[in-house]
Amino acid sequence: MNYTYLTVPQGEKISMGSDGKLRVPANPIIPFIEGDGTGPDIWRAAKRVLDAAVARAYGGARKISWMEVFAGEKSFNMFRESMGDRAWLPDETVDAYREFLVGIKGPLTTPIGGGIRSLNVALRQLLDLYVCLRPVRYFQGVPSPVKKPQDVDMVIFRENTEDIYAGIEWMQGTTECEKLKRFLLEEMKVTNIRFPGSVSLGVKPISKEGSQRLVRAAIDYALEQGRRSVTLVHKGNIMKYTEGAFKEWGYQVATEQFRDRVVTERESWIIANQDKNPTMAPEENARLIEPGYDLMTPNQRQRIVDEVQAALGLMATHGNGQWKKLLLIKDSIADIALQQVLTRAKEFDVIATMNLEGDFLSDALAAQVGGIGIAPGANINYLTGHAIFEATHGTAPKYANQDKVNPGSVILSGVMMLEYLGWREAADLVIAAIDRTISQKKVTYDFERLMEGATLVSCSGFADALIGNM
Ligand SMILES: NC(=O)C1=CN([C@@H]2O[C@H](COP(=O)(O)OP(=O)(O)OC[C@H]3O[C@@H](n4cnc5c(N)ncnc54)[C@H](OP(=O)(O)O)[C@@H]3O)[C@@H](O)[C@H]2O)C=CC1
Ligand SMILES: O=C(O)CCC(=O)C(=O)O
Ligand SMILES: [Mg+2]
Repeated sequence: MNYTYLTVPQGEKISMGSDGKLRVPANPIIPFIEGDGTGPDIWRAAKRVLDAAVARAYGGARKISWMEVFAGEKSFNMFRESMGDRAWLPDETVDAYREFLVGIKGPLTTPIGGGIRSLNVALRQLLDLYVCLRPVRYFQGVPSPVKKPQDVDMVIFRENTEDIYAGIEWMQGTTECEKLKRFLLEEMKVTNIRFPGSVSLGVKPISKEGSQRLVRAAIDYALEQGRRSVTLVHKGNIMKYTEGAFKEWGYQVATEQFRDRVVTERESWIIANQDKNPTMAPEENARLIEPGYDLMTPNQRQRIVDEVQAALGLMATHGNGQWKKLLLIKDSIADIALQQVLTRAKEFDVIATMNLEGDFLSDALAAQVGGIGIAPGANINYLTGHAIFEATHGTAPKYANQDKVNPGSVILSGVMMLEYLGWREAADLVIAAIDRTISQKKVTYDFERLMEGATLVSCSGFADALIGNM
């Protein structure tokens, strides 16, 4: 592809093989966006660390060819005259991520209320990067507000293209909002819009395809990585046909596509009861798994008995304790999940959830292991191979250009990228250097303010320390 505004460096393209595996040359071209606010500081630091790790690991036999692409404030300032509002996210930037398959980015500002819609979300949607993958693990020595941060070892699979996060909404008083409101009130006979005279409206799209490809990716990952469980987090008691459907569709994927390798939590109870007492009648088993069983109508009771009988059909493959070795699929309502990831961290492993809840969970869980300064992430389409790696946090604008903030999140996002490329040796070097540097208590302001006897280093100073420790 010919670019007008971008310069393609020497190097080769990463591609997707017909076997569904990435083909990674020794000098891949990797597009990057510097980012707004603190983006330039953390990106500069991260690039140095990643380059040093690759050089150290492969002695020059492999090298990343970085290609700068533009979005956000820098891009708008550079291209507004020729592109107008398109300068916020030029087409060529999206084209480059599409062509070169794997990229990385710094954070981009999204104004609140009016103004442009999120460029971060736009990139995910335009490239259909349907998984937002955010692993949350503890590094020994990092200050944390909880007693046992080492119990947190979770991986969030957040649906990345749907939900109210997609931004389908209309401002109160606009023609569009009035039109939708009239449709809801007059044609759909909606009666529970509390203040129809002054309401703004938004739409929450949650589809079967979107939910199932996300849950499938989470289960694939959990099986590959030998994880113990996948928890579907939802608010399906209240939003029955969106979040409730997400849960149902998730269980459907698990039980229809991974039958021999998974057990649902309720199946595990039924099978464990039967393992304990092989002559137990289905009604008795139903009574044990459903506390309100005796108060139910006959039809409701029959449904539970049917569920028990279906699970008993798995005894040959799952009975006799075999289920304990399988991947456990369970679900949790979002409000209690937010409490229990804190109070019972060990019970959570892989988490699959929708866009908004995944957003909230990512920042909350990051806090448990020391904060947003070391919270990495990736946006991935596992089918096409397209991926853009980025930190969980935003632009932290009050610290812009102070060489101050923790570059850990974008460095660890880079580590995820190296792992995605199969450059494990370089990834491991960075992780080992982070472990060593934190154990030496050389840390940026966010950790230093909570640590006894720490040495405060700048953003670039932390990168120097990591490189020195490789
Ligand atoms: N993917 C993306 O590009 C994202 C973009 N954003 C956008 O970023 C902008 C700012 O968002 P905001 O809500 O303030 O959230 P931010 O994540 O940018 O910052 C909130 C606070 O988190 C801490 N923090 C953030 N980054 C770091 C870091 N690298 N090292 C140490 N501490 C850090 C700081 O805490 P303290 O004050 O305690 O030092 C900071 O004030 C918004 O426009 C938002 O839309 C937000 C999230 C993701
Ligand atoms: O796009 C934004 O500005 C915010 C995105 C965000 O918070 C996230 O994806 O975690
Ligand atoms: Mg967020």
